[in-house]
Amino acid sequence: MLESIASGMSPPAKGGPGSPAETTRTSAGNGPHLVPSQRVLKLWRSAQAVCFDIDCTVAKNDQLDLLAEFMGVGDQVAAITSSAMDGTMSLEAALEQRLEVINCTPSDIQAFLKAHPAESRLTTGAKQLIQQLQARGVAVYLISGGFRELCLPIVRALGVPPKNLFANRMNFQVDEETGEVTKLVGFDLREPTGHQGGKPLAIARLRELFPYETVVMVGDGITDLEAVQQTGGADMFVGFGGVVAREVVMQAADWFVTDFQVLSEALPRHRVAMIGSGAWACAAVKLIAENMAAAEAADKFVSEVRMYVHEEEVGGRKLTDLINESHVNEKYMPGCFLGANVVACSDLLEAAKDASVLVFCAPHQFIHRMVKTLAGHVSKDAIAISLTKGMRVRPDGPQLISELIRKELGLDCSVLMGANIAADIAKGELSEATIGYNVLQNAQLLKDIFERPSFYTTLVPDPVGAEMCGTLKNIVALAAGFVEGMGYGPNTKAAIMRAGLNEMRRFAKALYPTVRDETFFESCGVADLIATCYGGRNRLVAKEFVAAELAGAPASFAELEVKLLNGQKLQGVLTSNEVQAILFRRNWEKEYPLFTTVNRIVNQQLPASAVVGYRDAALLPMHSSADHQSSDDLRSLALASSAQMEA
Ligand SMILES: NC(=O)C1=CN([C@@H]2O[C@H](COP(=O)(O)OP(=O)(O)OC[C@H]3O[C@@H](n4cnc5c(N)ncnc54)[C@H](O)[C@@H]3O)[C@@H](O)[C@H]2O)C=CC1
Ligand SMILES: O=C(CO)COP(=O)(O)O
Repeated sequence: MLESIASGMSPPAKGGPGSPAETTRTSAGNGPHLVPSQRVLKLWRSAQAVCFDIDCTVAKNDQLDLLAEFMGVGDQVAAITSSAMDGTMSLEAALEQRLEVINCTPSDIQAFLKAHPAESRLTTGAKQLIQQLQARGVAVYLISGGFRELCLPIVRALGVPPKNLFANRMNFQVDEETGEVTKLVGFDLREPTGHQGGKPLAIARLRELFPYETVVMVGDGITDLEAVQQTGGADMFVGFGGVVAREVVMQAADWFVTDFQVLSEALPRHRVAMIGSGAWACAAVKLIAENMAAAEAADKFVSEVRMYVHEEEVGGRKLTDLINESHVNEKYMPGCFLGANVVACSDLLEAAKDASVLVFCAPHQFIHRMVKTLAGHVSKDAIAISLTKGMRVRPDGPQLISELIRKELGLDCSVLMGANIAADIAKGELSEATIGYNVLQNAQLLKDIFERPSFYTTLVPDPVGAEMCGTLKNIVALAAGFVEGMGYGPNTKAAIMRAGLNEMRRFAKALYPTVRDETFFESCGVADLIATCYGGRNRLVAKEFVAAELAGAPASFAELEVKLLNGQKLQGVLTSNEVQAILFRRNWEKEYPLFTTVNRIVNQQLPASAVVGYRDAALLPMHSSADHQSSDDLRSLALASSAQMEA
């Protein structure tokens, strides 16, 4: 037997959790409201649950009338139905009388269902609208004064789980001698839908189970209208007149439509903006653009993806013009087709205009200025996700980039971190990422935006842990580069990576005790550490740093970044200085010997060879000679690196 959500539940306590406002709201009146007000449109767009009537709403007939016709008693039953829908006869009485006239057996019902397949009974546009709502995470229910026996095939054809159906059940009499079902003897009065006020009661039961803030009822009849007229019911009523337009319903509905397409078109579509245009921003926008351009995304997403590009000249031309002509960013990701639907904008506000999803993917030192520019110009309903690996150090302590975005823009900000070497993703090689989220519904939307056949995403409810992994692994990548530059083999590199992972985990948990150990086993943790220590830019530049030192022509990281990376930015050196400022202030330097040693090498206080002796190197007293900075100098250096971000 199918289990209904309706079964086994008691009526909701008034004003209990999840129940709507105490006051009974009457529906709009003074209709017909063929054009929705702003309030109604907002409710429709923010609905967390939508309940549809079946007969003459998602189905183009009254199912019992159709069965009556099939049984040869159509006219008699239609007259009773009409009285019920116009409110001139009680629902219970109308149901009783109709069943009495129809007087069918289960085998008559089987024959009826065969003669009238569910698909043939659906109203045009109902299935598409329901699919659209479900794709957005809106819960869809069917609440019918009709019978499960007739409605279930319709429910299945619409793609709604049978447990989301509220409807009546027929009672059949069984011959006690033969065990045969003989005749129909009424219906199960325990179902809420068998009574006047049954629809608001069904909705109240749902609200008791799930904390829906906004519930919308869509239907053609008086019993549907009741859904907004009783305490505990729906917040809004959409009258549907595509099959039968009833005067009372038309006048009282908050919004009256005769075509489901009107409701479909009124659902907002998400617009995604990419804030950044470097190597990873290009590879990531390609993934996004492919998803946005897919035919099946059209109901939910705007195809165009605007990308903020920090303007510069390339070969005497503006980079934005070049990208908009060829859809390739030849400077930061040569040869990679971003997508015909990607539009490069040099104006940050233009790029973010009307966006409901903001993807931040710029080097971390530039994010502060970007969010300051965006503040007050993004919708409060938008959500953000950060792909940026890095952190800030404020006078009052550390601040993650996602925290910065959340604080300045007031948006929920998830993170996407993982073993994601941009150039390999641009080539379509398989890669994985972790989406660290605060709000599951937002993360599910983000998964739809990023997930591709060659790009797997996993949702993890530890955004801070994921972001700390992505940030801190860049320090370990520098150490891996030093090891490679010194000519050591895999054992040494593995030893350094293990020590690095250990310090990453301890440091992340010391700063943010909610960080989970298991996050370090996701793509954002150990996998990213491996990828970056073998194939990343931090590793590469650190290796060249050692080569220059060994060749007797030392070069700073800043010089090597310019020489080797063609405008791309390293995050590891800034991050090392930022983390060191925290270690210094908290007197933790000796507890994180690898981080501390890397920082001393980066700042040319120790030779790169010290990386393999990191346990002792971190214990060495700091010199204050011209060559080696004092602890105070080191602290100023870290703070200066943070100050760069303010510039
Ligand atoms: N490249 C990669 O493989 C990966 C990078 N990441 C992270 O993604 C973030 C962004 O990195 P990429 O996209 O690779 O960038 P990138 O390092 O390739 O490029 C630098 C970007 O910064 C822009 N830029 C330069 N000066 C600027 C300014 N004053 N204001 C604003 N933008 C400016 C440049 O136009 C360019 O778009 C970083 O935090 C990085 O750690 C994460 C995973 C992989
Ligand atoms: O984060 C990265 C891969 O996941 C890339 O690291 P690099 O910035 O060192 O190239």
